[in-house]
Amino acid sequence: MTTFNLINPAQSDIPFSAMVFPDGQPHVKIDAAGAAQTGRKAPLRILTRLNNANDLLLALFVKNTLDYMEFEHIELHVSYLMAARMDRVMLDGEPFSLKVVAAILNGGGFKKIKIFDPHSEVSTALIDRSYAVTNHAFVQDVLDDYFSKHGKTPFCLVSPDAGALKKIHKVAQALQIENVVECMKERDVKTGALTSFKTAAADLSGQTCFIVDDICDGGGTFAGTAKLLKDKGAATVVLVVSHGIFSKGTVISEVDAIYTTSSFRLVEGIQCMPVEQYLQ
Ligand SMILES: O=P(O)(O)OC[C@H]1O[C@H](OP(=O)(O)OP(=O)(O)O)[C@H](O)[C@@H]1O
Repeated sequence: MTTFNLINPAQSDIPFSAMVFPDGQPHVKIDAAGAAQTGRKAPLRILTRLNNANDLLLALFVKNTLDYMEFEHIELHVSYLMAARMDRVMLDGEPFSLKVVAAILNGGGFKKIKIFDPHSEVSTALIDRSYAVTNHAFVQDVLDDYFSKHGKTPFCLVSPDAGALKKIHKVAQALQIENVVECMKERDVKTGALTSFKTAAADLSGQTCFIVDDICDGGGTFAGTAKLLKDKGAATVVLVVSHGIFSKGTVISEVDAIYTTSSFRLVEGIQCMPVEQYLQ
């Protein structure tokens, strides 16, 4: 499939330049001669991060330009979806942000929208013709990489909270892993404070625990979960998150190693897999 690559413009099959006007408006210029090499009926995908409002607008401006050029089958492949966590009204006086973003994307008229490991099923419920791309291949790559470097040890997959619980058994089944540990946490949506870390797991002595979740922001979820696992005897805790924001850095208490992808940004100092390989 032809890729219009907004994540890595140098690797784009159709050359373009993107810029921001002095008033803050994003803009794109597609190389017409380069675009002429691509058949108008062949499927084409716009590959992008949607980290903020300008990313969203730029993707829609590219779609509009390609519509004028009469490309017929245009998909949107999203490595990171802004507002995916705001999948409900958390508190009176706050927006249902994901619903707004979904309405904007629905106006784009894409043939299909693929989203890499969205926070919840609300994303694909609200966005027309959208599909979630699972984290299964990413988690498999992490396990392969970790065990090739450290040797095979007894291990388990860990879900840190209710949101992750829905996905952990699917990835375990897909990768034929039997050992799954379920943990819980509570977040006060008024303050963001995290409390009540708990698990029913009894003894994790000697285990390498892979905490699998969609996103790491401040890291509090994972520091709390890692402490719980270590208190139960875990030998090593590895964090595996599809989307690495790391707003408080990549040093997380009691977490021994971190894997992520470049879905939100390239993260230095930890294992950061190129997201393109998971969004084909
Ligand atoms: O790195 P942190 O700052 O701790 O944030 C990361 C956590 O936040 C999200 O869940 P959230 O707490 O929003 O809960 P939810 O699954 O109930 O939406 C996400 O799925 C992680 O579990």
